[in-house]
Amino acid sequence: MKVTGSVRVPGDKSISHRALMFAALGDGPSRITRILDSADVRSTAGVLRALGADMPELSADFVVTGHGLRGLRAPVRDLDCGNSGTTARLMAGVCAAQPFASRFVGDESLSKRPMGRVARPLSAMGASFELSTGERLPMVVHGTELEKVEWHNEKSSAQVKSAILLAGVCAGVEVVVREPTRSRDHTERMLAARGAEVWVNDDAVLLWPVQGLPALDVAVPGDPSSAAFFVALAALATEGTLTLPDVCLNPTRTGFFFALARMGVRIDVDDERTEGGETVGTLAVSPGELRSTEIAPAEVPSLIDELPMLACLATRAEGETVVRGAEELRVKESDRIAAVVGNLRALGADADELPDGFVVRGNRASLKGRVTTHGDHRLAMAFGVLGALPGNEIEVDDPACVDVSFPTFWRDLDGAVR
Ligand SMILES: O=C(O)C1=C[C@@H](OP(=O)(O)O)[C@@H](O)[C@H](O)C1
Ligand SMILES: C=C(OP(=O)(O)O)C(=O)O
Repeated sequence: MKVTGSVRVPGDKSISHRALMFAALGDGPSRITRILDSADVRSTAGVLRALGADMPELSADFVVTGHGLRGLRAPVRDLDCGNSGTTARLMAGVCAAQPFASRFVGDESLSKRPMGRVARPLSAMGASFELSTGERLPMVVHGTELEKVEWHNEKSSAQVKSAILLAGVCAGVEVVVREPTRSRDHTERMLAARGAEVWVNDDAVLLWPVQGLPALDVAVPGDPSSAAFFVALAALATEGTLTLPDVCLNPTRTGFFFALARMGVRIDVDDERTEGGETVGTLAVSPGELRSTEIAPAEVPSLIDELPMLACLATRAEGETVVRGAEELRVKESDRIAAVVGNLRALGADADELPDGFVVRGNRASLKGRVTTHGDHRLAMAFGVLGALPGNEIEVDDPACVDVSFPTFWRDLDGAVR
């Protein structure tokens, strides 16, 4: 298989959600360019709209006029977060600081995901929560005047950290969040860019009280988690080079690229620069002889969403690839440990579940069969890449679920393979 050309991956999903939230909470007009127009980001736009924000339809270049930290209104309908954990958890932080109650709902997958992780710290700040059985959605957040908090997160989670930071911002109180390993830090960077005083070190973030957020234009960089699928495609090829321009290379997001370099893939970075507080660059990826690797627990936050792709790639690597410390995968859009390993085994690969990860033994056997995605976009794309390899015959049961994060995925995949 030969890869060729250039794939411009869509805007970063984490930054897109946050760009909408910060614009809606800002003072005046913020211009947003290259936002990811996908189902998850549309969920955040819809929730903000239901809270009275001035939120136009998403497009490649548009303006959101914010009405400040006190500008939201009591919602007249449920806040529908669709499939998006980031929407539900970050907006819970915003709503915890509002003088009204909000009811959060989501699709079948999101309704199985744990919300106690945000309810606990936000309750410690003074908000109260009604959660459904098993700390799930539907969830009612009773907002109030919040108090400052110092919260120790047992597991690293950018969604929990960001919920607490957003609650602190909206309430104008100090917050400290500690976590074992630093999770993605886009919220901290976007706050600092708006003049907030945020102090960070390896395992803690301190936000001093803010009085308001100035409006700020955002140009959303390419999503490294979407780029990962094409980096993997190039890694699996036998010849060619694939170029991926303007990818966000924030160090809290680049774990997959480091893991692939260890596995023998050549990844060159060109035109590296800082844009809007984020490192951005062009990746040029060429195939290599793949060898296995081990992912240590401390690496997991930097490649959490890329682990389904890594598991698929490991079927073609010499040796045993082992991932530990990734039990969080069990509470994503699907149980990604059970779903990835179950599908790999059904296709004929050699893989086993671990309680907190998986083992894949590469043997380069041809993989054939139908993949059950459980509606999980990352599974559809990971197996889509594996299915592009000559000799493999893989059918994905729900190809349309990629709309959550990467609507043009299948077209881009077709265009990159010769
Ligand atoms: O904050 C974010 O934008 C995200 C954080 C991660 O989740 P956790 O915070 O649950 O680890 C990640 O898996 C998700 O896709 C997006
Ligand atoms: C886990 C993901 O997103 P979220 O938690 O926002 O649903 C993801 O995109 O892989």
